[in-house]
Amino acid sequence: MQHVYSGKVREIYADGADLLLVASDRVSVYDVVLPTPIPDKGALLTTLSVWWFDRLTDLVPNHLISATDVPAEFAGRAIRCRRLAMVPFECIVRGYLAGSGLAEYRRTGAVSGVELPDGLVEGSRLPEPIFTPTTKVSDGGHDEPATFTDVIDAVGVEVATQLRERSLEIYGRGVERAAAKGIIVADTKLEFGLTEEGVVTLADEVLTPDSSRFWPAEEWQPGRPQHAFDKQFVRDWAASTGWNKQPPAPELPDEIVMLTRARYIDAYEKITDSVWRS
Ligand SMILES: N#Cc1c(N)ncnc1-c1cnn(CCN2CCOCC2)c1
Repeated sequence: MQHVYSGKVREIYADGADLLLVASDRVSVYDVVLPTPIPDKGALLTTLSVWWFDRLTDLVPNHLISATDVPAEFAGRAIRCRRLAMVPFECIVRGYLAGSGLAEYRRTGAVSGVELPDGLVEGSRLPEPIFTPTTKVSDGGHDEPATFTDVIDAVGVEVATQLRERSLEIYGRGVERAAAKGIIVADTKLEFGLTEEGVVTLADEVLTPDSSRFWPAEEWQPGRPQHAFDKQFVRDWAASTGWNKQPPAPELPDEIVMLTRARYIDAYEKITDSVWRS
């Protein structure tokens, strides 16, 4: 098994012809990984992602091979997946204005080349969901907005069109399911790859609180930063300590850890209509 990729909260290993996507119990806020793990977070988000993969196959094939055929040390929080030729864009769909999309809108009145109406504020719901891809710049650090034309130039119009259409459809499924449970999916980040046969295939993770902004619907109030369904306890506690949002982050008290774990379980149980195995 060879280590291939490290993210803030996930690792990718090569295992023969396959890959292993391993989710940790780490949590990050303001792009800083906290020193205190959230027990079961990796397993909860992996299980939620697999739940979505299984329910999106009518829209798009995916890279999942197995959620059980993984090394014992990663049991429950890893998937074995098919190695793809990854599309060099993060396929982001936004239904609401937040984060980098809000910043870009304030600068330009558009997001990834998609013009938006005047007068939108933080947390505004958009007239309709928009496809706003980003690309990792060479320094591997931050993401740059990419227009649909940039995607066409990179992968051709047929694949670019499929990326946009599948991304919008997948986001729509997530929005519909979550709304019935009182959760707003404000945006989501999807990744796709191509098989040797050139088939556009859903990769990475899908519609998790790490790849998406989950907001409690009853607390939605445009004009201010929205409460995160999963990380708000961490954010509020961190703010109460006077932490400057720069590394190293402070250790979390047990109470905040357990409240946050309960939020991940709540999101999982609401979306999947099931009870989390403890
Ligand atoms: N999934 C998957 C996958 C696959 N099925 N086949 C080949 N490679 C990958 C792969 C390699 N790295 N990543 C994560 C890269 N992303 C970069 C942007 O940030 C988030 C992570 C995915």
